[in-house]
Amino acid sequence: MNNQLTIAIPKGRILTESIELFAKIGIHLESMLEDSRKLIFEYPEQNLRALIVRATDVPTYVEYGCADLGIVGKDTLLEQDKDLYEPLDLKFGYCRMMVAEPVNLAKSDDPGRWSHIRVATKYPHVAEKYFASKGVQAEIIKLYGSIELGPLVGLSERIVDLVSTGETLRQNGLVEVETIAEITTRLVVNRASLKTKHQRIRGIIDGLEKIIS
Ligand SMILES: Nc1ncnc2c1ncn2[C@@H]1O[C@H](COP(=O)(O)OP(=O)(O)OP(=O)(O)O)[C@@H](O)[C@H]1O
Ligand SMILES: O=P(O)(O)OC[C@H]1O[C@H](OP(=O)(O)OP(=O)(O)O)[C@H](O)[C@@H]1O
Repeated sequence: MNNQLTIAIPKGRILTESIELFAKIGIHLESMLEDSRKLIFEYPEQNLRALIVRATDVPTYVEYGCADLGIVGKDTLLEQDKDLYEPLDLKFGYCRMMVAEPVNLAKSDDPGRWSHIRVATKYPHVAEKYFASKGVQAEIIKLYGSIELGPLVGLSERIVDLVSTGETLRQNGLVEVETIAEITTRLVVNRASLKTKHQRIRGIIDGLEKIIS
């Protein structure tokens, strides 16, 4: 039984695709999609269990070894910079991390001339690093959601946020001005588990790699 695997799966928008992907390599976690308040799903016949966690908490469970494997967005990995093995780009959950600002400001704005700016974001570390690399002094204001509201109420001139369809920006009179990173979902692995459960984890990585390539 000590070869049992624990997988951390994020609730939210990448839940269903994660479960569909695992099903393709014979790991069946479909009962996680049933309406339930359960947080641990046991699959003794598959010698594994799955935890349902907040997307932003996946790296923590994997880093501490509470989960051997996790599924998580690259945005979260960039922000948290945890010591995890990241063997695979799962090629779904595609979006972009962008700097955006109001249409009117963009008309006369030149990102090459930014010196002191104020930015609202859910990704303060990524934003800080990005602006520092451009030599721009940025005051970063951390928000937890509805980031697009920031410039509309004068909290900040600009935001750093994820853009997928662009609909949220459009409906709020904002436009993209710079791309920070292309984002997809990743498989992450606890470094100790990679050694102690090597064969099983390698089998999963290889299986997933074949499916997505
Ligand atoms: N349009 C999008 N907006 C946000 N995330 C997206 C989008 N498209 C794909 N993603 C990916 O989905 C992941 C999970 O997003 P989701 O909205 O479910 O959780 P979250 O609200 O960011 O996390 P938490 O609830 O832990 O704060 C993101 O980290 C990102 O990698
Ligand atoms: O380009 P779009 O397809 O419109 O998607 C982008 C929006 O989706 C995310 O927000 P989410 O729905 O996760 O809500 P949040 O504001 O609570 O983060 C993201 O933060 C943007 O606001």
